[in-house]
Amino acid sequence: MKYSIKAPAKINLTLDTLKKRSDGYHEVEMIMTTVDLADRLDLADREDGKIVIDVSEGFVPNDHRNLAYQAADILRKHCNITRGVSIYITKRIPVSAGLAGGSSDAAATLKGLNQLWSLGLSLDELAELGAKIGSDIPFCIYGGTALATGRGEKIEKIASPPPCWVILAKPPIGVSTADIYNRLNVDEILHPNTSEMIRAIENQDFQSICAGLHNTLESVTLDLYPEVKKIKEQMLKFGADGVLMSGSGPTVFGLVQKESRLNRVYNGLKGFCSDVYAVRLLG
Ligand SMILES: C[C@@](CO)(OP(=O)(O)O)[C@H](O)COP(=O)(O)OP(=O)(O)OC[C@H]1O[C@@H](n2ccc(N)nc2=O)[C@H](O)[C@@H]1O
Ligand SMILES: Nc1ncnc2c1ncn2[C@@H]1O[C@H](COP(=O)(O)OP(=O)(O)O)[C@@H](O)[C@H]1O
Repeated sequence: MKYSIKAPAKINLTLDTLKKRSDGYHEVEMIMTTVDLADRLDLADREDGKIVIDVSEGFVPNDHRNLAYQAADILRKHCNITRGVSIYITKRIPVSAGLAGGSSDAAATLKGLNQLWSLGLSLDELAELGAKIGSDIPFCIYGGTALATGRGEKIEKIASPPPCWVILAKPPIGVSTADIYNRLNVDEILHPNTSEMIRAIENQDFQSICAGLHNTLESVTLDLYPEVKKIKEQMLKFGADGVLMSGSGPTVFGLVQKESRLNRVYNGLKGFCSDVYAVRLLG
């Protein structure tokens, strides 16, 4: 038996850090939404009981370090499954980019195997399992647009933003999420207004959504990597309506409402950044 499933990327419209917790994680409040840049996972049953991962990008680990492996492993243990699975991952989402590519692969593995093996688990149960592997996985289980709290694993669905284009630009550097959180001084940050952003989304008020974009990790990554700041400046110069770094970075996204402006922003960025994508919000 085989099953194929897409694993979409996310962006953070807001990312607030409230405090550092005693368990080493940070208490956060984030508004996240999915975009139509996706990896593809092809799952196939194996009789030999092994979990075998193969990835289109050779530098992504294909052993127990792969989040899709960990997802298959935890699901098998939870449901006492002895069958194995082959998982082929076609990567399209840039890696270590702040777009939750690995987390989305793990979420797609949990959802896909739930179907392939007819396990009948609810999304809430899959999200609870996913949270044991990584903070972003529960959001990736539900997709859409949501407010994420706790360390990011508590998910509350909210309205979808109005349709718009999203330009993603990633400089050729990878960022470690743990490193960026470690460098953050929580006493010195400017906070986004999360409830105002939720209101702007509910009112489908595109201008206020753009004005409210804010990420407390952005200044940390921008200080370390000035090229990220340059991409932000260029995106605004070429006419994006609102611009922000996603997650811990280094990918910068620009929201563009008018299709007529899309090409200008896309081509402008392509001039000095090789990894540029023009996608739609899925939220
Ligand atoms: C920053 C965000 C924003 O969406 O995304 P990315 O930049 O990774 O895409 C997330 O909070 C990332 O979530 P995720 O990538 O699942 O992180 P985890 O594996 O749970 O944690 C990796 C490390 O980041 C730090 N961490 C993570 C989440 C959190 N709320 N506080 C933290 O301090 C911890 O040091 C942890 O050991
Ligand atoms: N399926 C996967 N796809 C991409 N990266 C993965 C995967 N599984 C594990 N990783 C590892 O997870 C780390 C973060 O990857 P990724 O999820 O792309 O970044 P981010 O959390 O910034 O969105 C990388 O070091 C990568 O080697």
